[in-house]
Amino acid sequence: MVINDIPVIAIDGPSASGKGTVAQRVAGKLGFHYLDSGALYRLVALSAMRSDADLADEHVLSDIAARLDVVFEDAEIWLESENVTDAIRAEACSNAASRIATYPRVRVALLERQRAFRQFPGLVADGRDMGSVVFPDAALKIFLTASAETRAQRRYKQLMEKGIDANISTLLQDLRERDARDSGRSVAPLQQGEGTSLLDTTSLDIGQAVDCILRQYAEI
Ligand SMILES: Nc1ncnc2c1ncn2[C@@H]1O[C@H](COP(=O)(O)OP(=O)(O)OP(=O)(O)O)[C@@H](O)[C@H]1O
Ligand SMILES: Nc1ccn([C@H]2C[C@H](O)[C@@H](COP(=O)(O)O)O2)c(=O)n1
Repeated sequence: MVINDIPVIAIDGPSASGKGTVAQRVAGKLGFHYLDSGALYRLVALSAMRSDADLADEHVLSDIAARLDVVFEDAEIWLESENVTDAIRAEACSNAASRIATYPRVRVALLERQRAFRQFPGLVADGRDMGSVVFPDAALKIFLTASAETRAQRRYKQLMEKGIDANISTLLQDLRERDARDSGRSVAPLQQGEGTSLLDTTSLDIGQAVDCILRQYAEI
């Protein structure tokens, strides 16, 4: 089979919109592979912070991105043989990842690594530019979103369940800042591109969102 014949479902959307949760479930239902592209930007951020790299130095950061020694194994992520599944979700890492993601050289350095996830029988990929840049020929492109208030509530609940203290208004402010940075950057900004279906989950539960995507995929 030629690589471009392997189907891709691209799910893009803002922070805490539920992309990861929904994409993983859709992949599970279809028996497809799953790519969490945001994790790659987070890994570059973690690696850079750990080596005290200058987060404003695009060349150093793209070098880190190109050399990332990472293994994705089921739901676990390993960086240089260390399990960093939780470490990359820390708020400092989220913010650094969003800043680092504005650099074109970093994005180019991660491009082929993301495309390598396209394997038989198919791939569900989530991020900000899955449908626009990484897999422009995706079979189905979804823009998954929810109101900022709903996303902040969901993130709050998610953190509380993990025993991490949080504050709703701070979370809401952080989400808005990240939204503005991810949507306002000049390279591969988060946007609902042409041929992309909008899925607003503000009043949908996870199961309803998953079913909606599976239905759309079945109708192609
Ligand atoms: N439709 C929904 N209804 C209720 N809760 C949801 C829904 N979708 C996702 N959630 C919950 O919202 C939280 C955030 O979801 P998730 O981590 O998948 O978002 P994300 O878009 O991948 O975030 P990020 O971009 O920050 O990685 C999770 O706790 C998830 O279970
Ligand atoms: N395809 C992608 C995926 C992620 N990013 C950036 C923007 C986010 O703020 C950051 C972390 O992503 P998340 O784990 O929240 O999905 O990485 C991007 O620019 N492009």
